[in-house]
Amino acid sequence: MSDLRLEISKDFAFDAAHYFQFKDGDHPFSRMHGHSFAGTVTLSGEPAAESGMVKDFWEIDAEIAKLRDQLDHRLLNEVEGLEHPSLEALARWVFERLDPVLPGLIAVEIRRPSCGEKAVVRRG
Ligand SMILES: Nc1nc2c(c(=O)[nH]1)N=C([C@H](O)[C@H](O)COP(=O)(O)OP(=O)(O)OP(=O)(O)O)CN2
Ligand SMILES: [Zn+2]
Repeated sequence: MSDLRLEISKDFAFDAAHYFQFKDGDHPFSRMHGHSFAGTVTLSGEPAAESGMVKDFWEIDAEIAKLRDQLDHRLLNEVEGLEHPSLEALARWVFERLDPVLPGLIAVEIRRPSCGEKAVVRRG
């Protein structure tokens, strides 16, 4: 049993606008536009004896909700730390903010389901 690792994941979603300044002139990416984003937060650990849970999903959801509030229906370029709001930057931004408050955090994935694109930040 000792070589088995237990992981739990919680999904979330938000809608937001962004633009990229690195593209020239009238490039579609340089114009403000919106996406529906999805994310997954993954923790690893041993279930506590008294609850059988690695971490109560409600507690994970409460931490995600605080960040979601800073992203949902926002212009991401205006969010501190997201001046270049790629999927890569979003995944790192979420990981860095959840890491201090969610012990056992091992990965944050941010996806754009409409086009099958994603970025993952993983510990290690
Ligand atoms: N490595 C990355 N490449 C690109 C990113 C990124 O975050 N990381 N982002 C973009 C832009 O956001 C671009 O707007 C994505 O466009 P596209 O893939 O064409 O997706 P849609 O506009 O079709 O998405 P919908 O949400 O379906 O409208 C480009 N590259
Ligand atoms: Zn975009």
